[in-house]
Formats: sequence, C-alpha cells, structure tokens
Amino acid sequence: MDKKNDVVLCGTFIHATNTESAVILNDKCIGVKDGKIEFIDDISLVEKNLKQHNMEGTKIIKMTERQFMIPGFIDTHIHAPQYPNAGKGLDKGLLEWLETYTFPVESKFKDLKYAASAYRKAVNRVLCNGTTTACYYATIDTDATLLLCDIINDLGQRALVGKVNMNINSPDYYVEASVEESINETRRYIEAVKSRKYTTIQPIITPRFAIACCKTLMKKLGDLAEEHNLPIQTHLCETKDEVSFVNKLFPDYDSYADVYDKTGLLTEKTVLAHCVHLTQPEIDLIKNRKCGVSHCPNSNLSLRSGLLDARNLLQQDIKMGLGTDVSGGYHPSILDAMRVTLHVSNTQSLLKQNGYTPLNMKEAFSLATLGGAKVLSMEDVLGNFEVGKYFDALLIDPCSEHSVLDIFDDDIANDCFEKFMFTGDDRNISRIFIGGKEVHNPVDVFSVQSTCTINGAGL
Ligand SMILES: O=c1[nH]c(=O)c2nc[nH]c2[nH]1
Repeated sequence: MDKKNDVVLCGTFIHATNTESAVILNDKCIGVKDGKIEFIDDISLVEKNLKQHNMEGTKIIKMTERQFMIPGFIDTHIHAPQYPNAGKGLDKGLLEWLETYTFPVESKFKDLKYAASAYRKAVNRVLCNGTTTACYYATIDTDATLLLCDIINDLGQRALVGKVNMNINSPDYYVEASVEESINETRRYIEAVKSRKYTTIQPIITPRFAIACCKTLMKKLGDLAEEHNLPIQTHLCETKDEVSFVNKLFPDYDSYADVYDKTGLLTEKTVLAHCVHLTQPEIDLIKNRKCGVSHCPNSNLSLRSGLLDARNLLQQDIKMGLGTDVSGGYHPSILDAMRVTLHVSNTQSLLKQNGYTPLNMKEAFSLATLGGAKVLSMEDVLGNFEVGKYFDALLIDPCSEHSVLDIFDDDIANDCFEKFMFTGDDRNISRIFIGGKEVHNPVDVFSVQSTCTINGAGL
C-alpha cells in the first residue's frame, strides 16, 4: 500500500453520531492509514498509537487552538450541467423553468469541449466549498457523463454520477429516441464506469422524474439497478403542478410515489429529491422501502416549490440528507443548504406555532454529514470520524487569512463551530482530505488568479 497519504491529525474534531448531532472532541489525535481512520485517541497517546499501529514516522499535522476538523460535506442532490445557470433564471416555477432554462443548458453538454470546461468549473467549485461526496445528475449524453466522471476522478472527489434518462414529455432537442436507446446507453455507461476502475466514483441509475420517463423505461431501469446492485436517484413531489401532471399521466396508480414503487424504483438505495408534497401514505411507503430523502431547501424556496416539513419526516424516521440542487438552488455550498434548512424550519415553526420544534444548527450539521451518508447508503464508510471509515474531512480555520468571520478571545470551540456554520465560507476551509488524500491546496487559494484552484485546475 502507498503510505504517502498516511497522516496523523491532532487537535479538535467535531462530528455527528447516531445519538448526538454534534459532538466536540477536544485534544484528540486521529491516525489515517490507507485512506481510512486507523485510530482515534487522546492526544497524549499519539506516540503509543503510532507504535501500536505500525505507523512510526507518519506525518503529523497539528491544528492551532482555533482550528478544528469536521467530516466532509455530502451533497445528496446536485445537477452538474446546470452549474453554468447557477444564480440565473429563477423567475419561473419548476416545469416552466425546466423548459426555459434547464433543458437548453443541459443540451449543450453533447459538445464535449463545452462539457469539459463547464464540468471542471462545476466540480472544482463544489469541492472548494467542502463537498467531499456529491450525488450528481449529469445529462442524457453518455460520453459527456463519462467525461464528468473523469474530471471528478482527476480532482479526487467522491461521487455517485448518473446518466440521466428521459424519453417522453421532453423537447425534441433534448430527449432519448426510444426506451431501447435509453437502456442501451445506460448499460454502456455502467460498463464504461466499471472498466475505468475509479476508486471514488460509482454510477447511479437516474430516471429524471415520472413526467419524463415512460412506464416501460422506469421498469427497465429498476431491473437494471437490481441486476447491477446500483443506487437510484430521481425527483419526487417537488411541486403541486408536477404532482397533478403525474397523477394525470398515471391515473391507475395510488400516488406519485406508487408509480416509482410499481416500477421497482423504490429501494433502500434510492435517493428521492425534494419530497415537499408527500401524502402520509407516500411517507409510509418510502419509509417501508427504506428510501432516503434529499432535502433541497434553497431550490424549494428559489423556485417557490414549497416548504418541506423536515421535522415531520425525521420524526417518522425517514433517512434525510441535504442537497444544493444547483441550479434550482443557486448556491453550490452545503453550508448554504444548512442555513436555508434552518430558515425553512423556523418558518414552519412560525406557521404552525403550537409546540413545533424547529431544527437547530447541530441537526442541520448532522444532516449535512452523517445524514447524507445514510441517504447514499454509505454510512458504513462515510459521514463521521469512526475507526474504519474513510477519512473525508475538512480542516476549518476560523481565523484564516481571508476569513470574513471574527473570533473573540472568549470564543470557545463550540462558538467557533457555530460562527463557521452561520457566517463562514470556503475561505475558512483550509484543507480538504478525501480518502486520506489532500485534494485542496490552500497555498493555491487566492494565488495569482485570486480564485480557488485545485490541483492546478484554474477557474
Ligand atoms: O429541481 C429540479 N431540477 C431538475 O433538473 C428537475 N428535473 C425534474 N425535476 C426537477 N427538479
């Protein structure tokens, strides 16, 4: 095994566990071997651990008093080809927005030169914002989607990447010609990803939504997911208009979620984006099937889709993570998703009043890390600092050179953490580790081009 990425980190670590949303571990050391956490112990026992784990001579990184490490953020729903539109065209509701802005930009990615440049910008920006694992939608174009995988691999991010399927109710210039073509291309995509032997990337089956896929296509995609034991992602109950359209298209089904269920798309590895307008039977169904929900609050507000009652779903033990949903959501950072999650939850409490407990910041942090890992069925290997898990982590420096947050003498670790969560940004993310490998060089940030750079990939 290559030992060059083995490392020991000493200082403060903050993470979510199954019982607590944010635990602060002061004066600890974490040893990373072959990309995974080998030991966690008191800082005073670092030498003993190095010996015990055969790691003598390993590089040691000591954090300063104000610095701390958190698990990397997990974005459970993001459209990489919509990044060129981030912050543009948010003046329409979902279905009109798709026709007017989204399908046109996605169709540009069949031009591989355009795709190479736009995808590199997108992944670079997402990574700079601390997203160590992303669950991406690409486009219907297989080769451009493979290019996206190559770029993610090059930049060292962990990702699930889906070639999008859509064969009906889509514009002539952006639609797959038949069920056969859609399935053959998806098979070609899966085989190509497998043959490239990426270490951090896996394919995900991606029927866009029930409006854009016929029943036969959804059924065949469900079969394909089963055949290859793959995860699935799609959209569900994002807007009321969308739900009405689905109900008209599928009058013989009990509900929108039932359409996915009867076509074999609801599995314990299914990621359902939005889920704003679920009925109680639909909540029961996705709970029984053990699907995860990607909560995308920026998008839900920006496109005026609705206010998800996250507390209600969590109380019913639905797995939940956060998604930026670029570009329905305008911000590529999960920090933003956490903040808007809290705004939406506070709004719910104002509307509902009696006894409603809004989510707190620590719960939002848990959703952004361990919650995301659960939604992506990766909680055995990701999401927090436990021995045996991949070391995907961010070194946060509240006092970094270009920081826009201010720390005061009496601010303790919890204060620094909260200030970062509410007022920090990528300028406080000083180092990024994915599978133990450092992928983000702070020396490059604000260098010549005054923009973020990873591995020499300038924006
Ligand atoms: O927010 C969304 N973005 C999309 O691209 C999309 N496609 C279907 N439904 C969608 N919702």
